Amino acid sequence: MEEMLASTRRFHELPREEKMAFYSRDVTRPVRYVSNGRLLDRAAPADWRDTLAFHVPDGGLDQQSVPPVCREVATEYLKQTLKLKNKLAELLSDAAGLNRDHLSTIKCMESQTMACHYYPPCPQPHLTIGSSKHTDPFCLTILLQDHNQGLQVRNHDRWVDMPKSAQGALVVNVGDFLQLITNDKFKSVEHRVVAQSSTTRSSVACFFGPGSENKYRLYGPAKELVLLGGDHVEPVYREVHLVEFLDYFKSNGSPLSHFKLS
Ligand SMILES: O=C(O)CCC(=O)C(=O)O
Ligand SMILES: [Fe+2]
Repeated sequence: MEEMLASTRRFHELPREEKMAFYSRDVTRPVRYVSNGRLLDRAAPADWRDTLAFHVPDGGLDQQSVPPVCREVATEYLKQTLKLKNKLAELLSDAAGLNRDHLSTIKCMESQTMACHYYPPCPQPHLTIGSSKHTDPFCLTILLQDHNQGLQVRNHDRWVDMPKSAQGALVVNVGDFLQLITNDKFKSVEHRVVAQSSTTRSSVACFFGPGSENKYRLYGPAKELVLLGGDHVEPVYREVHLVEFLDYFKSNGSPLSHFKLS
């Protein structure tokens, strides 16, 4: 984990020309470097951060497309987080009152995207934000942070600082799509990263959602949760596929209220 953070830093601290070989705003590219990635998506403040993003295709990443400074570590880290995700899928299925294999059977966490973020010191942190407020749209996020603070979560109408991560600790976030599948049993949480004047912060977020072969598959609240034991619980959301869900997210932020059944 320390090595993953160190190689994230190593990439972002390369000379500009070397990083620019990976620069692209084309979200279909498996490996791309971008500055202020959400700038064109919606009317939000510019994010004071750079990101190296990996979208692992079905057949796995082509090693040659990964920057040499982080090739070995990133490949291993992707493998380990995939294993952890499989374990978490079992635990979360169980905790939601579903069969242990439910979330893996419905294939809602098969795709893996990794964002290696770098937040440089900001001369006027009160005028901007490291990462603007959002909920993660997929099912699950596994987040690794260095020892610099900045991440905040929304608790009612207050922003609360996440305590510094203990060494070796990961933060696991429920995303909007999992909230929909669990019919609000699990809640996605709004979060943001504040800009800092003197520290450089690195973090690595791995996101899991339905894979490309299931991007048009309809997902809705798990039937087992809305008809549990004969006690009828109303489904909160209508069925939706990932493409429609993400389209809404890109222009408007969290899609949950939009897909609510009235
Ligand atoms: O940098 C962080 O700690 C959070 C990043 C984040 O929220 C995201 O990539 O969705
Ligand atoms: Fe996030």
